[in-house]
Amino acid sequence: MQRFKINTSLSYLVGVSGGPDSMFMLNELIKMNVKDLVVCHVNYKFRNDSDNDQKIVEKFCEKNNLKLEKLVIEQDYSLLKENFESWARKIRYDFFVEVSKKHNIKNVLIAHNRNDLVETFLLQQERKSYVKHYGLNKTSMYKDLIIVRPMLNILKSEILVALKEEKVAYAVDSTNEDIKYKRNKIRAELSENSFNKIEKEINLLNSELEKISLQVDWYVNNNMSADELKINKNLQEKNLEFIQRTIYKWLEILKKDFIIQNRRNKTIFEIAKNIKVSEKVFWEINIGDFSIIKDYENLFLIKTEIIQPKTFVINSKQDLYLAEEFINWLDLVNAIKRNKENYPYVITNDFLKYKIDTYTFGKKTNRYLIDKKIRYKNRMLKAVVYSKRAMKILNTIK
Ligand SMILES: Nc1ncnc2c1ncn2[C@@H]1O[C@H](COP(=O)(O)OP(=O)(O)OP(=O)(O)O)[C@@H](O)[C@H]1O
Repeated sequence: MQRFKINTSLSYLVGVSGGPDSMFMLNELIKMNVKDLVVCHVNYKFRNDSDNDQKIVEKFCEKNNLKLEKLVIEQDYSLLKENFESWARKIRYDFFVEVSKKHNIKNVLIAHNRNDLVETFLLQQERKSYVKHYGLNKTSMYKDLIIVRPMLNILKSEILVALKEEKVAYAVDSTNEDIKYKRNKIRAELSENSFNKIEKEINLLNSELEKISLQVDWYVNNNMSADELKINKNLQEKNLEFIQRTIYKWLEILKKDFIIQNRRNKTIFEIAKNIKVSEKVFWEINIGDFSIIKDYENLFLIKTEIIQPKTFVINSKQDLYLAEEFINWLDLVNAIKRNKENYPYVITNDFLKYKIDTYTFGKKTNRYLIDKKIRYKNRMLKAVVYSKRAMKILNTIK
């Protein structure tokens, strides 16, 4: 009896921890005569009994003449700053990527089962986390790797029965019993009898999500130019959930979604709320090394260090090189020449300060910037030059 479906003529990496799910999967794959399998095992040495898990996998592979790739981690876990599970996942998937390159195999099989799917959904509900898909996806990508979960229709109870019947050895994860982990608490309180009902709810939510995603894609595709996202009334009238998804999609296209992935939802919520309610033409939210900036009707993303305010006092020609980093440096030098080189001058992009201190075409610079609707991106990336005595800006700010 074939318990799950896969294309048996393809080659696969198989993630095998030695636990019941992955040992069951491996055993089934052998019965199905899959063309080419490379077993991948990571020994985290996190638990005292982890060498035992490795031995179970080694033994099985030896007996069935399977290729095995192992990664043994030597790490002082007391120094680990992140949550172990998400750290371990990254190590594991990066290892799969490495093995995938070595063997030229694109697909990796992961042994998540039906219970995992339901539990994941309940966890998502509890954490109110931002999700792209409720429950678990049959396939997803990690870098260039295709992650396949062929066992999402199989109950844990079926797996345990089959392992016993077929006398397959597996490791028991001691931390699974520990209800201080949220997932284990959910697991302990969950009955497989409720799965049908929960799965109906998951399907309903996923189909709603698909509709929203289509609208979000449409919005982003039609309102993005040169890496910037236009914010229009249409978007501001949507609910916060829609706006958050729009930001996420935009960052995903820029390949910068990692900046919010490991953050609390607070950041993306704050951005969405600003978009919806703030009437300011300019605001800035810092996330790690980046800043998201609202600039009139546009949002742009930039490395914070690039827009740091910088001010140079230029006492003589020799000091001009100091300001070379500004993209309008030549303009600045020409403006000084036109002014007959009456040093000292100030070159700065610190617009919050110079707009108050200086004059442009006889107006307070602040007035000029507002009247001409000078973009904040230009204020931050380009500099102005003014004579220290006259406090008049000499170049044209565009
Ligand atoms: N140490 C390991 N070595 C190899 N594969 C593993 C290892 N741990 C887990 N896997 C693979 O990942 C599957 C899911 O494992 P588990 O439920 O522990 O991880 P998760 O963190 O919930 O899932 P995911 O890795 O998808 O985020 C396992 O069934 C197995 O296929």
